[in-house]
Amino acid sequence: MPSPPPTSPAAAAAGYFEFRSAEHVPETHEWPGLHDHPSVDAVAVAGRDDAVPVVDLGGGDPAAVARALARAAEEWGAFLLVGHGVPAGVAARMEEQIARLFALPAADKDRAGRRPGEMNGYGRPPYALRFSRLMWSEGYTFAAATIRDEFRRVWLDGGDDYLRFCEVMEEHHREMMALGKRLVDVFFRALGLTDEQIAAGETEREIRETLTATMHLNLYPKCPEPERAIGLAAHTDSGFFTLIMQSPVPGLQLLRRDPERWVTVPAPPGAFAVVLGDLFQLLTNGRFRSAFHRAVVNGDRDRISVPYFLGPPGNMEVAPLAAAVPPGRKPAFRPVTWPEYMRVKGKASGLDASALAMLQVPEEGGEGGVVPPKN
Ligand SMILES: C=C1C[C@]23C[C@@]1(O)CC[C@H]2[C@@]12CCC[C@@](C)(C(=O)O1)[C@H]2[C@@H]3C(=O)O
Ligand SMILES: O=C(O)CCC(=O)C(=O)O
Ligand SMILES: [Fe+2]
Repeated sequence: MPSPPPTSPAAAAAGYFEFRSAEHVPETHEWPGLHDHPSVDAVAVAGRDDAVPVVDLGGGDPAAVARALARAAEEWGAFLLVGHGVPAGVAARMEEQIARLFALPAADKDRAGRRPGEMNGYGRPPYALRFSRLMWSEGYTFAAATIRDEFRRVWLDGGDDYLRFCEVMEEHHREMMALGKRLVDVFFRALGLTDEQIAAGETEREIRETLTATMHLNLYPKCPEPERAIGLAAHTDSGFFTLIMQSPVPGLQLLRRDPERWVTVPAPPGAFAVVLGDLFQLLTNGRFRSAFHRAVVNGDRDRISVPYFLGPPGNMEVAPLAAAVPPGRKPAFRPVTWPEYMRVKGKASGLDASALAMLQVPEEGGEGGVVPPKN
């Protein structure tokens, strides 16, 4: 079946076409193997707990919150975050502005098309280049620190539409950065650090205070044949952790094992999904794990998601925290910067090997064994 024609040169380079007029999923966007593992709802049934953990930051006993977080981070590498105090209006304003951005004429989005080797811009996320098939989504990536410069590429006149868009993105950035910093301390507590150790620890302070943020806007248009297409193919995020704002339309799925199945994360209004990344697994010496996840599409409704990727600055060497390494043992991973990790991950995907496993330091007289099997 022929694909509908791309709407512009950058759209063609990005692999996009006019989703709105598609009556079928064309071959270019059809993914084999999507149903190799069943998709299940997030519920606990006899003998199997598929209920995605919920962490409530609001007002409970801090030790109990830290315990809930530790369990979620160890067993799932992901959870739903509630009681975070971010006003509901932020998500509503984000949805409105993102829908407006993606509804702009292709020529406006074209100007911001991501060029090869660049991180920022409109287009396919970096890992998409590994696949021969295209995903059922439009995306826009930008460093949260450069919102005003970035979006002058789209709105050349810098007028009211541009200003309103930037204000809303900046509001989200402020809220997410403050929440991310709070959450970092709860993660430290979940690792067993006391409040005094968290306050006095130089590495802990550096991690919290130098956090960098990248935002990625995803639009998953409703799809005429949702079971044949994928919104975002399965992957792990590479940074520390990702705060995901999502429309009240489920789509995010987490891979669970024994038996392998995709658990659909609920999307209650106001909750953020949190997904741990590879560098957090390394930082916690393998105790907290990154989550293999994907986004499926919906037959009736568009879905928007905004992952807010938190990680170290590019020049920071990330190494296992002393608090996470058992007494008398050596760290399980060698130190690595985020850009270096991305290069290792790029090579590892070519070799069909796990990037984290390539950074593992073999235990004296043992084999390590903190990296789960490659997905
Ligand atoms: C900070 C980043 C995380 C990310 C790579 C990026 O530089 C910007 C886009 C992010 C994203 C979004 C879609 C999935 C993903 C794997 C990708 O290719 O681009 C993630 C990257 C990541 O977490 O490694
Ligand atoms: O859409 C989602 O819920 C997940 C998005 C995601 O995983 C990503 O952009 O890295
Ligand atoms: Fe992701």
